[in-house]
Amino acid sequence: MKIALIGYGKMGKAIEAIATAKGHTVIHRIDLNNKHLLDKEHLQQADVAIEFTTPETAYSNILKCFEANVPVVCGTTGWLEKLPDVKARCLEKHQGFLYASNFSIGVNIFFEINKRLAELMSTQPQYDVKMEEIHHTQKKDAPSGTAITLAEHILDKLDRKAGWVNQESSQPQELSIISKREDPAPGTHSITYTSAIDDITITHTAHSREGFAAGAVIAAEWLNGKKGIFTMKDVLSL
Ligand SMILES: NC(=O)c1ccc[n+]([C@@H]2O[C@H](COP(=O)([O-])OP(=O)(O)OC[C@H]3O[C@@H](n4cnc5c(N)ncnc54)[C@H](O)[C@@H]3O)[C@@H](O)[C@H]2O)c1
Ligand SMILES: O=C(O)C1=N[C@H](C(=O)O)CCC1
Repeated sequence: MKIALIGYGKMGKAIEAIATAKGHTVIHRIDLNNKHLLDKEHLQQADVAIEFTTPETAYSNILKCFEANVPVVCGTTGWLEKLPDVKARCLEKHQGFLYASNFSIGVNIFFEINKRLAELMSTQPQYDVKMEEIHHTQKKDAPSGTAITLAEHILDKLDRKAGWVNQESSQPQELSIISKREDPAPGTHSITYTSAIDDITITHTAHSREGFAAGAVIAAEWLNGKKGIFTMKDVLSL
């Protein structure tokens, strides 16, 4: 498979190592120093584009892939207010698009555990819930995209929570997400339910970026040749 990497930072490099080891060819490594490669002529040479850049640039990069008729896997976080627009354009232009706030297989299993726990807690109002996420200090967005996904899953199930806030909160209807930034943390997410009697905490801890990168390559292999809008639930049949 021929891959165009859009964004050649920490994730772009980790993805290249895994894709190459699996026998794929990275034909473009597009970053700030060679942005002229982000055009139809170059992108259309790839079977799939994998986009890991910044909250400010993901949206226009994805649209460029649609123009070039190349399916795109996107892992950039912090731009999701534009996701409905991207989905509409994807369908309108008959393109392939797969977004995940977290490509790690372990985190995608953790998402399902979080949903089930929230479902069980929906009838146990004596438990309050809060979340903590820890990432490296270079991370631009807070809370993490993964924390937002986890929070949305909890809000879907728990009627007693009306929304999330990115701070400690004493308002019972607010789901508090605490963001910590310390090196070298690749990504830790914990959800804690607390009652007067006990606590239940579930935690996912990434030991490196390998899980994110491996998941992104699996997603690209899966998306190759497909049209439509997909998530890791489709890839992993969860
Ligand atoms: N979904 C996941 O599983 C997952 C995992 C890790 C990181 N992320 C997200 O991926 C994104 C990138 O993370 P990272 O750790 O690689 O960051 P990084 O800062 O190491 O790399 C980003 C790269 O994008 C480049 N870039 C900026 N604007 C660009 C543009 N217009 N075109 C091409 N390249 C451009 C930068 O020069 C930089 O090299 C972040 O949003 C992060 O939150 C997602
Ligand atoms: O390193 C990052 O940045 C990460 N971003 C994603 C997020 O915001 O959830 C996934 C974890 C690592």
